[in-house]
Amino acid sequence: LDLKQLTEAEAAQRAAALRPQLLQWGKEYYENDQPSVPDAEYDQAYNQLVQLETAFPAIVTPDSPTQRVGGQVDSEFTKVPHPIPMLSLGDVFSADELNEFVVRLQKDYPAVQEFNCELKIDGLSISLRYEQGRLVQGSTRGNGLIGEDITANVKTIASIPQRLSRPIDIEVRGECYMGKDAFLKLNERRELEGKSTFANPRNAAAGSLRQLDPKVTAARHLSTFMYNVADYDDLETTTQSGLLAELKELGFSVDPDYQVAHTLDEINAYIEKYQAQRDQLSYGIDGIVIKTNSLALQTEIGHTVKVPKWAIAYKFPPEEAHVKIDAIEWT
Ligand SMILES: NC(=O)c1cnc(OC2CCCC2)nc1N
Repeated sequence: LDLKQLTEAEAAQRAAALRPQLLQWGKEYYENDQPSVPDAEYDQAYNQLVQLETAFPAIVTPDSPTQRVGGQVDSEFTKVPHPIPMLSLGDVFSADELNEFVVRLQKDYPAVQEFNCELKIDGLSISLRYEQGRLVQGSTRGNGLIGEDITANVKTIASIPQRLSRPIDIEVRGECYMGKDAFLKLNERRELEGKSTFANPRNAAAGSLRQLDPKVTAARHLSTFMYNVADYDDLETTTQSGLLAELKELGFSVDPDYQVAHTLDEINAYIEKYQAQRDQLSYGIDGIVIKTNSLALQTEIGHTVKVPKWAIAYKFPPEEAHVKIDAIEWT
């Protein structure tokens, strides 16, 4: 988008075309968790609109999506602040990019010698707060700083312990997801009821979790895998792999497929193993997460506003593409 070539009238025209599109996509995403376009496409269009309105302030309209502070978040849910932000993950899409990330990290921090490899569960992030070992609050990630209160809903999820094995104060974070079977059965039922079906398990999980009626959530067979804590001081362990073992001891559902790796070869072997097993897993994964195993080093390395600098997500090619390619080969 070359702003310098545009007149104000042309900019206004482009902005006027982008706004309804973004409002429609935003509605799909925020109100019924069924975005019809990937986040990247939404973000690109949104950023284009921001650029146009920044370059030509006179074209801004009050109803423009850029004028909603903090994005259109559900009005029905109570807001929950995350004093310790819920970070997302930086992505890489090739072995070379992954190699660059690991080599760069070890160049900047030679002490990084051990990694924890985890499956990247394709669900949505939640945070669970416990006081003296009892579940007091559940919330969504939201924008990382402010989420939605879904306490009543998380209480209906079987894999989430109402009471921990130790009476501690702790805030645990992880992924809420819908298994492939539960997803297929839900869509079959919705078809029979003449309702719209969910495009994928992640949308189904998000739509089921952000229900105002907990009874609806209860009927959706949601699952969880927990993988992080807001404050490491709550635990004895000094490593990410140890953290997962401790979360399991506390009573949480933890994905057992994690593995410590010491070299890029071991990381790549883990990736190949689970890229091959992906279709056999009972839940959707969209990649692999590689983390610095030492919690002390994670703290030292730190994070940007949005993502940790001590972890990376290696993303698989989208499953749909995978299926289509097979179909083409067979036709
Ligand atoms: N989808 C996943 O399975 C997943 C997501 N996130 C993380 O780690 C967070 C913890 C701090 C920043 C990233 N781990 C995972 N396994």
